[in-house]
Amino acid sequence: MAMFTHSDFVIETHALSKCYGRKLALDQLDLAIPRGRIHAIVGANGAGKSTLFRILLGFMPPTSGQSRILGKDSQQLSPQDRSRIGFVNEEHTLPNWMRVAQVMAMQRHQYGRWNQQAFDGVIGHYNVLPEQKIGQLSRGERAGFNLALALAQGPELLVLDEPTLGLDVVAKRAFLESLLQSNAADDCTVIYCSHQMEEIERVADNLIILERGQLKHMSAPEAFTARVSHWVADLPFKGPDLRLVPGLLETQRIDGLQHFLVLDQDADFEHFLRACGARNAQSMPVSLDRAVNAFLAKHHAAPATA
Ligand SMILES: Nc1ncnc2c1ncn2[C@@H]1O[C@H](COP(=O)(O)OP(=O)(O)OP(=O)(O)O)[C@@H](O)[C@H]1O
Repeated sequence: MAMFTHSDFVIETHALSKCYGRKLALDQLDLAIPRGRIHAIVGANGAGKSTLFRILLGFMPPTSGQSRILGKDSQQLSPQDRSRIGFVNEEHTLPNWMRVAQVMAMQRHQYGRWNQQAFDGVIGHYNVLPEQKIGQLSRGERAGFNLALALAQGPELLVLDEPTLGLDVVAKRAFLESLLQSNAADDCTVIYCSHQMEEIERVADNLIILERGQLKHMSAPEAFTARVSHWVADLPFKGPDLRLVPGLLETQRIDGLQHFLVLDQDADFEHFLRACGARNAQSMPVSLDRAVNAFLAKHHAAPATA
């Protein structure tokens, strides 16, 4: 992997906006994703993830702002630039009437860096026969076939739009395993969007949170989890006015104890709870799933400002 004189960022956007009529899907987005490793993009439904991918890959122009992928303007990608990028989306769009062997032969012919071993390694996890038509494959088999094609391309960058949607547990595991192997072996940067936090926890090195077309957070997943803490308090009385609870994401009363999920609070939060009348208070770790979902839900519920 020498020879690269271009930017160390595989993705760069500057003030990138996209409006669909009155709908603002990307809002002045500034995002820079460094080369290497596995990056997960998360966000509520409609946060702009697929829109971002469509613009990055040059399928659609932005309303304003710029986006670059592998150092090239997204709107001016040459066939050679495209051959350096693998893309797998949930729609798994391939011609239904073609046979597996025919699609594979076509791709092998098209990509100079075709890696048959990578293809065989992934497709071996699925019960796909060369003579089967694409239209006959199950959803999971199609996802596996698409990933096999994308990895065999030997891409520098692999972009995955919810690729494991609808896969069974075994197929999902096989899919993630293939991803990890290719990322480790070929130094391929992977950008992955998903709603499945347990997957992200397993494979992602970097967590990117999008909300209403804006970047809200980017760090290692553990660093995000560390921003959220779960406090349990024994509050015999009514407890604090919720509007006054610092960093509140979520609260619940369970079995007479009040639970708080809070953002960016340190040990002073215990003092706050005690000042509110808590007899006992204890903080506990949270999972990534819990932390991200509470963060997204909090803002999800907020009324739209646009
Ligand atoms: N072709 C379109 N025409 C009009 N509005 C659109 C179009 N495509 C997307 N949108 C709107 O733009 C916003 C962003 O959509 P996008 O598909 O990028 O979100 P997403 O983060 O991928 O969501 P999900 O997690 O549900 O797949 C949504 O509010 C959606 O309704």
